[in-house]
Amino acid sequence: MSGASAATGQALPVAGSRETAREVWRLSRGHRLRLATVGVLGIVSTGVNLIPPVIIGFLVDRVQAGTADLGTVLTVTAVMVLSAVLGAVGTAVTIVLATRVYHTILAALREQLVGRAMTLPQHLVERAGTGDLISRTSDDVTAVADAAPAVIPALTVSGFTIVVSLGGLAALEWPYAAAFAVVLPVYVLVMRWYLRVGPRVYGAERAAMSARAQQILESQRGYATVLGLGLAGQRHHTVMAASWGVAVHTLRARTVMAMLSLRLNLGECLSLATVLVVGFVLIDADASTVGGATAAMLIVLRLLGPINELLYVVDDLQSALASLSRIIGVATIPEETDEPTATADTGIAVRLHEVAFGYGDGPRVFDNLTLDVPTGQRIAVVGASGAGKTTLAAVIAGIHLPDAGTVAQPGRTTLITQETHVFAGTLRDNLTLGAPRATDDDIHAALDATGAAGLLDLLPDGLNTMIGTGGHPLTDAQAQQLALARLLLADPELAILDEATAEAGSTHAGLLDRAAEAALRGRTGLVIAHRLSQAATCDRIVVMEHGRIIETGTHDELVAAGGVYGGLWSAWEAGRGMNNKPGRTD
Ligand SMILES: Nc1ncnc2c1ncn2[C@@H]1O[C@H](COP(=O)(O)OP(=O)(O)OP(=O)(O)O)[C@@H](O)[C@H]1O
Repeated sequence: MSGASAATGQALPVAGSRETAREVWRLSRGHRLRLATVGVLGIVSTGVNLIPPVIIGFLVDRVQAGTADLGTVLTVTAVMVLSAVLGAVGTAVTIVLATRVYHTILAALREQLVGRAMTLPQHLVERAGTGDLISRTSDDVTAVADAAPAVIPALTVSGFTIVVSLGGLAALEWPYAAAFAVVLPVYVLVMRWYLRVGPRVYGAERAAMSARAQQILESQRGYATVLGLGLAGQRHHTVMAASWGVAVHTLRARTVMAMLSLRLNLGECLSLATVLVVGFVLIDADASTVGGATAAMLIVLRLLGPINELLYVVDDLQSALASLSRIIGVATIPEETDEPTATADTGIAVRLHEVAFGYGDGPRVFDNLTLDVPTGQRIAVVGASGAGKTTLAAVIAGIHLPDAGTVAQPGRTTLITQETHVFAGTLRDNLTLGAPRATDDDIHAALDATGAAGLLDLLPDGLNTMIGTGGHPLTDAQAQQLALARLLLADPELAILDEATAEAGSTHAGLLDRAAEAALRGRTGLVIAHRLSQAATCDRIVVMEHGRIIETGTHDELVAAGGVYGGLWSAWEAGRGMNNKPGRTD
């Protein structure tokens, strides 16, 4: 059994930078040799790219000394061409290898995210809003994937170019490296400013996107209600406000980008001016040659591009990192333990103790609710619309966490509501969702038990027929039968049916009642009963009114007591012209 206690935070978690780095490092296992190759190749190819500036410096000195001839020029040209070709090939291979590792790790992360998203405790998703989860599995994954073309060359080629060029410059013409080092703090300041401002701006942009996704989703889901209540204008306004929020935050992000560009131009200007002045002083003092100054200037010029590129992609990098930490935040949510909190030896399967629950900041649906469901018993919950029956079912199923009190229920619990989702896939896939090891014999037995075996004759490919979106259409009653057969295969300890057979219409009511009966047999059951005939077959009936349990007992006891249930039953019998209590079939 799993326990649930009072709710705490709201949004789905976001991983911190350490946790993100740790997870990426863990996922890189198996690719580390490739990563090492990327490192070695990157250093070698950027090292080769240092040859042209150095050899041009050499040529300048030879020309100035009057010792350059055609052979010198041809040799210099040949070396330049060769180094350019080698550098280009090395760079290309580095980028390809790094891209492959990047996408392989991202694919593993995406798989982990989707796997975790499918098994997240529902109360977490409900509290954060489905839009947040959808935005992470779509927008954020796309943002990390889309960053690859900019981030990979910057992190590999530009990063290596900066390190190798600065090292080369220090080794060949150290005074110029020292002069350039004087300007480096400007770049460090720019980077620090950007790292301080960037994550905040990009994080806000992503959060605004999540909020917009949530609003759009809610408008789509509640389409019928929106139309029915004439709320189209209001929903339009809400979605527009959320979209405007995205526009404002995107504009802020782009403004920060423009400010970055301005600061980088300033850094570039300072670098070139400093090296030029130092070159002039050194040559004037015979401490350097014109060739040396030329080589140094060319190396510094080659450095500026990668430095700018790296700082420019700090933008993409920040954005990708913001998304990555949101993905890892969900992918690494620890599994909840299914530790029993109401022990089997007490004979109690479900125990609610002084439970209080209200939606958001709204009024409490119930307060101080206490209920025990003995193991193996079938309890019906009845009451007027709005009494709190569905909310009670959701709290017991763990979809909503109580605001106060404790809920204990078996870890293996299945809730079936009127809204049955048929997944796009084969009939077999749909049936074995909760029981992946079920054999075809098990499936046939479950279909037989729920009276759905005839469905196989109607489907062109039997269990292999594609159903769900784009597949063979199913009626509501058939979808409900499948849900009950799925429950039977999953074989949970506790089955909660929330008016699971209510929508079928009178022609299918009996059929679905029998299917529900089969699905509940041999396990603890909680039935939110729409038809009193279904409640009457249960071991005990709980009558709810305004979030309180006002009566509880067997059907006969409650009818004999002549209370609320007795009145409801008389009205039901009169309406149906029935005089016999329906019997259980087990
Ligand atoms: N998602 C929600 N957000 C806010 N309030 C809600 C939500 N769902 C239900 N409520 C409110 O909680 C109270 C109990 O509703 P609930 O659906 O649990 O009652 P019910 O007995 O199952 O009613 P019905 O038989 O009509 O389904 C009602 O006042 C309802 O308006």
